[in-house]
Amino acid sequence: MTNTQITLVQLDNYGPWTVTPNPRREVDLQTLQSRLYADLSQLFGTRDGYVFFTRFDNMVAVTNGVDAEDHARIQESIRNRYPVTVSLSTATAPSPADALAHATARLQEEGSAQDEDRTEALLGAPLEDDERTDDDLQIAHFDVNDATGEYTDELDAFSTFIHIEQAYASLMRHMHEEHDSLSFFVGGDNIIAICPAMDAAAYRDAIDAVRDDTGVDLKVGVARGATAHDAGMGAKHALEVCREEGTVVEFE
Ligand SMILES: Nc1nc2c(ncn2[C@@H]2O[C@H](COP(=O)(O)OP(=O)(O)OP(=O)(O)O)[C@@H](O)[C@H]2O)c(=O)[nH]1
Repeated sequence: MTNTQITLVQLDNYGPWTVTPNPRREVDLQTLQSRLYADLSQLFGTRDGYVFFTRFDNMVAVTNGVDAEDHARIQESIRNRYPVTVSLSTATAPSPADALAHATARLQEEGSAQDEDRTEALLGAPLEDDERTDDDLQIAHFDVNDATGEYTDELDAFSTFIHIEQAYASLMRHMHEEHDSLSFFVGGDNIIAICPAMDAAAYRDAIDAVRDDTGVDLKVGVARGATAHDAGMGAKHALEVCREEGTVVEFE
């Protein structure tokens, strides 16, 4: 079994802020959003967590090993450096999809994303050390087979982007609907999925489903770990084995 700790990061009352007193320049919003993501990635990352940018106004972090005090410090650090604040809601479950659903529901109960009075909510109880194990997380690192030869060096850049995004859309939906997993595009042709305990046959099914749906061929490395960094690094090593052996699914 896995025990995934997810933290939903939500910008407080950001929609109104983007148009107050007048619509703000789009380049400034894009710069703010990408810098905020970079800082959160580093803040959670130094504690071995991962953050995924998803919609930028809402981000999803995998935070096994990041405790309550860490969350409070991260929230404070953002408040001190940005014109916006963040709410953080944490939940834990064997299923990553359930953990995020619980974290979301708790934040929604506290107030709307556009409620002026809901600022810097800090919700949920991160795992205590004695509740954690070395294989609480299962992470899968998917990659498009020979994306460079098939797409990047062959098609115009926008057509390549469409192929990769279609594969991502197909995989994220399949992994969520069939396996309670949360999959995130992380750049290039790479997708990282936070999974419950899934076996090799389930990953083969996912790869077949994406090929049937979009014609894009994937491979995947999978590993377990106590933190996102541990499991994620193991998954990268397993993916290297796929490359060396020409296989499509490898477990560390
Ligand atoms: N975020 C992230 N991106 C990566 C990683 N490895 C590769 N990429 C991205 O993926 C792009 C393609 O690189 P590869 O996946 O190595 O190349 P490929 O042509 O698909 O070749 P094979 O994966 O060996 O089939 C790179 O330009 C990067 O943008 C990784 O570990 N993390």
